[in-house]
Amino acid sequence: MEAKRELKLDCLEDLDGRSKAALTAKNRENTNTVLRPARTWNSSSLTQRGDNKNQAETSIQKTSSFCVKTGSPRANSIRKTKSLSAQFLVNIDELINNVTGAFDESDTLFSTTVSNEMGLFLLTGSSLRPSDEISDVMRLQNPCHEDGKMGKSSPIDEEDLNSCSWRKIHIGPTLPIYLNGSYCTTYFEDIKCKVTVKGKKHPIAEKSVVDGVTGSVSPGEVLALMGPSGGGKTTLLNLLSGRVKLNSGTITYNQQPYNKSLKQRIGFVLQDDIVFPHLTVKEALTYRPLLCLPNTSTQEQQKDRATHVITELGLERCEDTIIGGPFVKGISGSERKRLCIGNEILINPSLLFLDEPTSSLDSTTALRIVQVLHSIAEAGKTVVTTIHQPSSRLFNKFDKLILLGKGSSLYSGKASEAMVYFSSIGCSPLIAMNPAEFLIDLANGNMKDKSVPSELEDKLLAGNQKVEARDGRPSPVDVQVHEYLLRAYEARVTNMEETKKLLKPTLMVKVETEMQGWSIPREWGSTWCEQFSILCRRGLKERRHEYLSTVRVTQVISTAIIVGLLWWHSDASTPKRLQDQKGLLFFISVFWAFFPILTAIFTFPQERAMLVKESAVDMYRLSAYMIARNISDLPLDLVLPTLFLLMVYFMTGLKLSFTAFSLSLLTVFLSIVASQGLGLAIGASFMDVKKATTLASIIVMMFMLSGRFFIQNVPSFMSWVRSRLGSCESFLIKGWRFDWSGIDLGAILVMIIGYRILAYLFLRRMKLRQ
Ligand SMILES: Nc1ncnc2c1ncn2[C@@H]1O[C@H](COP(=O)(O)OP(=O)(O)OP(=O)(O)O)[C@@H](O)[C@H]1O
Repeated sequence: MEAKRELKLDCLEDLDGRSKAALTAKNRENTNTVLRPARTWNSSSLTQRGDNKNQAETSIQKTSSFCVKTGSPRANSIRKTKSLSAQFLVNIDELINNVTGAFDESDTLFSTTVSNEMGLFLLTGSSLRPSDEISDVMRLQNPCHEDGKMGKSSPIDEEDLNSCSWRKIHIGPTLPIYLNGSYCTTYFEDIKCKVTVKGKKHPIAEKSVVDGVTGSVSPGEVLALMGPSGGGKTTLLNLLSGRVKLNSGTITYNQQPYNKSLKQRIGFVLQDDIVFPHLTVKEALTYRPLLCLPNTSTQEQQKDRATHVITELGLERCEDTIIGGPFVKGISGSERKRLCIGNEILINPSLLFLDEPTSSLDSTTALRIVQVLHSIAEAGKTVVTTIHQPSSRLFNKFDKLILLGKGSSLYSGKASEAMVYFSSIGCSPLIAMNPAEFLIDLANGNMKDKSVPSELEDKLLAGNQKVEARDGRPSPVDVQVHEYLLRAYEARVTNMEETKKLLKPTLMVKVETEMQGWSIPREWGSTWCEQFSILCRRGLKERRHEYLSTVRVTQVISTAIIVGLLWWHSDASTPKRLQDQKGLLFFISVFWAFFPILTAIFTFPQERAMLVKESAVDMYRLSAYMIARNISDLPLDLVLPTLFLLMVYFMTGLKLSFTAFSLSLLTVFLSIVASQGLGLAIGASFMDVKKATTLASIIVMMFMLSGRFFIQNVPSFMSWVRSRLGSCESFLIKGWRFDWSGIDLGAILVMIIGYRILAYLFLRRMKLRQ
């Protein structure tokens, strides 16, 4: 049926030089609406002074127009001619929202091809799906691709994706989360984050890392945080995900502030994500759902889910390969990134945050990763990702964009409109350029090969400053450019009141219906016993390689051989020989005290990152982790000492009786477990390997010296320090009676449990939420 809609597009120009375009629609039913070029408007004309004399005088005529056609060609056009020096600003959001209101989305055709190279903006054809937002339809195909071609994004995208093995992600439904950022308007306050830095001149100075950022992202959307290095992307991501506390401003998730029940609905993929290097891909992906998913699903279902995600992410080929790390060769970088994303998908988060998921990947692989993110968003999740410098193909895949420069927002809105916005404030590329590169240049204050708004140019000329790129250091030009972009953005935002009014009710309606069941109290995915059992199994698998590594086994066996040979068939027949045997027993007890302390010290500092990450999403209780960590280590702790003692005991000719051997093994074993507890407590108290090692060496030395081997007559004021461990050796020597008292046993048991309780308390005190 032919359209009966009548759209009016009026252009109003106020005295500020701002234009407002208003569209009104009549007869919204059964309408075919086409927006296509009809009239020409000259938006900019400027003189560019550049180093290149051929470009010294560049006159850019930007021509853009659109008319709205409804059924029979009937259109009004927008016309705007303005010198850039007067900051021509098209309020894109207002325009789009008015258009959104005007169109019946069910059968609207909207044309959007934009050409920018010659300053020509054209809007031509792509069809609107019923559910498409007008903004999606208006997605401006990148005007200046890397290859310099104009128009719709390359079909290579599709080819690439078709050629790759993965399919669309099928993820279960979750509660949709609408994330509202804030800005200093009536709705929102500024998001601000300051850090304290120690400088030479000013001992403690405050540095603003994120300053007044606004934005919103909804389920189904992918929001990209872009900006130069140090621009504040990661900090903003951490703020949005609740991992870092705000200094001021508000962030609401479905109109509610961050709360504990949100933790389990948020997935976070770090830039260098932490994974257990000795687990295989399949093992890593199996433990996560077992720990996190609710008890309502069976273990089989959870395992199936892991298998499913492996298939979806194209990880089948490496599912039995160990992940690897700096010293262990494992899966590739891309596989690792996909594994980390899969790890988060498995718990079916409503909100997924990713810190530079495409860094150090080639453009095709990066595109695949972004396609995966799109699939996740299409499944109703909200995806927020930082991205450093995406290719133009990648850039076109994002729904929303926040461009950060020195922590401030220079653009926030639909990614497809970023180029139009910057063009509207007088900043356009003068040569074919990847839009992401262009935006990063702007955020860095680099105006080379870009048109300079006359207002900015005047300022630069007044300050006798040339527009040229500086390497790294902020120059006066960078500062001026940053200031200009900041003010232009603020001016844009203050003009967005209408847009916000349009957006707010939509969110409110959705939120009201979805919020039922939102504030469910925190629930653990699995019971304490299940957590304990899963963590035990995971710990055993992860650490068996470390405990039974060739280096360790070689170290223990060679020490045993050396000791065995030195004390070969020793006896206690004379006082001198007895002294030798005492020396042997002293060495065994010191060796098996030092060794476990020094290895246990590394445990928590090394696992801290993983512990923080997993605690941040309440994956398990700390008590379950702590007990599992100790219990799963026990069998591994027994292997090497048993081997050592078997060799040394018989080589050195100690008392040949089963009881004596068993008791000596028990003594060594208890001493190892107690020493480990001490190491764990020291490690947990400092969380710093250097400091912990220093303290450990002092404590071990104290125990060693007080062990009655080196000194028998300790001054009375130091007698408290004397360890009773030194008395434990007598049962091992032929002819000596077993003199272990209950106090000795009690003391060692107190140490075993006490040190561990201390370690647990230190861990609890540690800030697991960054
Ligand atoms: N805790 C902190 N203490 C001191 N400075 C900090 C702290 N956190 C962030 N910064 C500083 O804030 C700025 C922004 O850091 P952030 O990591 O957010 O940047 P980024 O955009 O993610 O950078 P990159 O792309 O290089 O990862 C940097 O200059 C950084 O040095």
